[in-house]
Amino acid sequence: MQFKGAVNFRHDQPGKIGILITNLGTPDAPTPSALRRYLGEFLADPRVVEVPRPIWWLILNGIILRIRPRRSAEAYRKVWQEDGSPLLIHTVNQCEAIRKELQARHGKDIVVAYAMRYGNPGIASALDDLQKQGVRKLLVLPLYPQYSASTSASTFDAIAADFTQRRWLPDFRFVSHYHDYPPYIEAMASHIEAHWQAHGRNQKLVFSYHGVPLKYLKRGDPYHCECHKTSRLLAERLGLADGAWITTFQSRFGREEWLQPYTDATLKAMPDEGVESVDVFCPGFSSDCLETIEEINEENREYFMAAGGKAFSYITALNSEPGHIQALVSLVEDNLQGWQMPDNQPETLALTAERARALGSGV
Ligand SMILES: C=CC1=C(C)c2cc3[nH]c(cc4nc(cc5[nH]c(cc1n2)c(C)c5CCC(=O)O)C(CCC(=O)O)=C4C)c(C)c3C=C
Ligand SMILES: [Fe+2]
Ligand SMILES: [Fe+2]
Repeated sequence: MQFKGAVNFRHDQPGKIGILITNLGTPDAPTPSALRRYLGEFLADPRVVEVPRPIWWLILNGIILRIRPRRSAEAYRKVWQEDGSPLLIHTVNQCEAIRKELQARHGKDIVVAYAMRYGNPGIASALDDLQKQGVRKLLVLPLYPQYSASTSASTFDAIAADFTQRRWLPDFRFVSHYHDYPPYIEAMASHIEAHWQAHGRNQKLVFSYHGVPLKYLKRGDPYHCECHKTSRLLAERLGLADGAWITTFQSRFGREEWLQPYTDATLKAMPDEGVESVDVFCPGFSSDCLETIEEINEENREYFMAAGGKAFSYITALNSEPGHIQALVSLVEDNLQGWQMPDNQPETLALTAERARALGSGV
């Protein structure tokens, strides 16, 4: 076994700090074949679907990958932009804005890159690139505010799997969640208030989060609790009365029970219960993507209006807005505590001559 290594590394260069921002990933194109590749990788992850492997392999390859890619490609076509998938575009923009701010504060030797857990650009190629740039201290920030084994732990697995192939591991830190981080709560609250200023305010505010199977909560996943805590902190910060807001879960997949209440069923029932106008915000999505643009702002809007609703206002994700970027930069800085910034680092020992001697050659 040959481990991956930087063969011609230099001992006398101070290591850089690398920040790797990750998100879920998205297909390369809104086509059935690209969806088959993307869903094939995503849904084969045992962190995402906790069904015994041989049974799941048969269901995934025999049924799901024959039907779902075509249906999902249609949905992706509705949200696809000239430069590609919204999730990827927002992640690139967030990465650039975070890099700009961090380099302005700490100098050019802080390296910021992005990667997707599934699809492209992948985690292995981003880590190769960071290693080539001399990163010796690595902070990974998955853009999942609430921890779930299906997202945060899956990202950790991918990093750890890559590390098993590498010779020289960096110092390593991992942000597993930030669901109650005050600057993140503040950024969302200010964003919602700005939306109300511009578009007016409706009767009820729905906080809709991506769901997970109920059995994950029963097996000890803290995701459900973290979503509720984010909502409570937001409601407190916004001064909302009980009954003026609700937490719901969207994006159900398959037949088993997922976290309740479901966003679609809740919105369908609201007009009969006297709620005729809603604002909907998705605090778990750091970027707008298929699940917010198509599922919430199109599909669920239609359900609500068809059930007798009079007004449905979707509040966009934080995307690259300055308050979000400032919150993420603070989160990164808090997690870098104790690591010397590259511009403050003493030179490492100049071992070049000794290394040359050990190799039995000139420098
Ligand atoms: C099969 C089970 C799924 C689990 C569990 C799950 C958890 C989960 N997902 C997100 C965030 C996103 N999911 C997105 C798309 C998406 N999710 C699933 C399935 C599960 N997700 C599927 C099959 C898909 C693909 C679309 C489809 O075919 O319906 C996205 C959007 C990606 C994009 O390209 O825009 C995001 C983001 C979280 C946060 C989460 C658990 C907490
Ligand atoms: Fe999902
Ligand atoms: Fe969906």
